[in-house]
Amino acid sequence: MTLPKVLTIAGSDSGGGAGIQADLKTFQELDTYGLSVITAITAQNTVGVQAVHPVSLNGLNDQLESVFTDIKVDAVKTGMLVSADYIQSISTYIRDYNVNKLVIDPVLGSTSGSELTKNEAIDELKNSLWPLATVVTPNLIEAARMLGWASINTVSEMEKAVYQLHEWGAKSILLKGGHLPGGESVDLLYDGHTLTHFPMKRIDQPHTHGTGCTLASAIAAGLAKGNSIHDAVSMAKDFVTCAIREGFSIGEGSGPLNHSAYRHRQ
Ligand SMILES: Nc1ncnc2c1ncn2[C@@H]1O[C@H](COP(=O)(O)OP(=O)(O)OP(=O)(O)O)[C@@H](O)[C@H]1O
Ligand SMILES: Cc1ncc(CO)c(N)n1
Repeated sequence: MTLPKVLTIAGSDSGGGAGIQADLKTFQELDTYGLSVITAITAQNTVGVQAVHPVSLNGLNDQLESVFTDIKVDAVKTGMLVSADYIQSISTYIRDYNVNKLVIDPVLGSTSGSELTKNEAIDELKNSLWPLATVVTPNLIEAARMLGWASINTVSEMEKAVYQLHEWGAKSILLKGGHLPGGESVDLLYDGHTLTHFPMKRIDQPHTHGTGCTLASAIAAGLAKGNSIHDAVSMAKDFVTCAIREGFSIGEGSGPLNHSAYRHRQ
């Protein structure tokens, strides 16, 4: 027996809802084999991020070397990338080992406002990793920050943003509308030819910690299984929607999703 192999390069969330923990749960639920390279350890819970401890650059490189020299991964997903030198290293491995299914979730900060990838790293991300991506999945805040815009608040502003972000060389962009005001959360996928809207009635749910990580990981699992980007995104949207519907409370703040909800759906 064999399973498609999916690698996440991301930060650890001690609360278990986002980062590496969300990614590995998602890979498992989608019948793929999950591997992990950890960029940083975050001391985090449902209330916020209390501390960030990046692993050393040597520690990062050792993990990358161990995985890539032995295991042929089918797809890679990246999350929290810490700083420009970490991004440089990761880009080198992605290029040298011909990874051709790459999902970049350009995590810049947590919902509670902690910096998870340094602002100065945006240029490195844009120049070295972005052009290698099958898809980049910014939320509205990340997209606005990377474009140098004050904010993105409407679907027509989202359309303008997705076209501009596509010019930076990724095969496709999925701009997520989870933070859009109003009753709908629309995601836009642009692959250079077709713009696809994925509209979704907003689920009234306070427990949404880790939605972005979960969506990007589900896309990576779908790609690893040989699906097209459109089919992978469509499946990933169903996966995250089921998981959000069954989000639950584990502490004082915003709780995690239920990653097994998609498997148990009717
Ligand atoms: N309340 C909701 N109802 C339905 N779908 C949602 C809701 N919130 C987020 N989503 C969906 O979840 C996915 C993640 O979107 P979002 O914009 O929240 O990402 P993010 O901000 O990167 O996530 P995170 O909160 O993990 O940082 C998108 O597909 C979005 O449409
Ligand atoms: C480790 C980590 N990665 C990503 C996010 C964004 O949800 C988070 N809160 N924590």
